Amino acid sequence: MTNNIKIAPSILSADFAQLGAEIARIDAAGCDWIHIDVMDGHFVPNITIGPQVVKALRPHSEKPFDVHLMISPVDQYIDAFADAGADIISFHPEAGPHMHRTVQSIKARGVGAGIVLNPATSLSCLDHIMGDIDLILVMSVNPGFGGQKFIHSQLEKISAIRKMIDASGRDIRLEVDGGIDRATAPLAISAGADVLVAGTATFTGGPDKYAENIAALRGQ
Ligand SMILES: O=C(CO)[C@@H](O)[C@H](O)COP(=O)(O)O
Ligand SMILES: [Fe+2]
Repeated sequence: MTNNIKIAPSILSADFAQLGAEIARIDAAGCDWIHIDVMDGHFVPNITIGPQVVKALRPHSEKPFDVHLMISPVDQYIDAFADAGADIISFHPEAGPHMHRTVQSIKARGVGAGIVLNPATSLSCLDHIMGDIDLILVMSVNPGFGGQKFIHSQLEKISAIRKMIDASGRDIRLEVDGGIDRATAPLAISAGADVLVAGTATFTGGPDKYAENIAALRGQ
């Protein structure tokens, strides 16, 4: 039996020389979503992939593409990522001046909209947007790189957001991203997370281990 926890491997830790095959492998290994980290070398100190690569990857899995934008500005790229096949697009409030407008642009494309909170970002930015969003993503590392250590102070933030979501009565997913492994996954779940992003912990050990790694993160 599966629980309600969704596992979203971050392809940042996949073999970039064979990304399509890697996506097919994590799909077959039982992941729920596919987390795609988009970095621009400006909002964060790393550069990854753009909408053309997302489009090329789309035929390799039918599972939801969970696109995490670490770019600034954001608005002029929403259509390109929606066209490329994103199912959820999340962005950081610090990346642009009009958070509500960006959410509306994402929703207008029939795509789920998510807000990403950096470790030091205040919860107050969620106050007037809870009625419009589908997902809140808590960064448990500073954005930019895979393989960093989980920042434990974020557990308190996850618990506070869980209360806000339950009080809202809306169906908002609470995702945690960064340093999730077999030790930290249960902590994030206990605090109220229901989607776990995991790059290093999914891809460690090579393709033969993907299914075991994903099941372990789910707590099975
Ligand atoms: O958004 C990011 C980093 O900015 C993440 O999605 C990481 O790629 C997760 O990697 P691990 O910490 O699981 O290795
Ligand atoms: Fe991410």
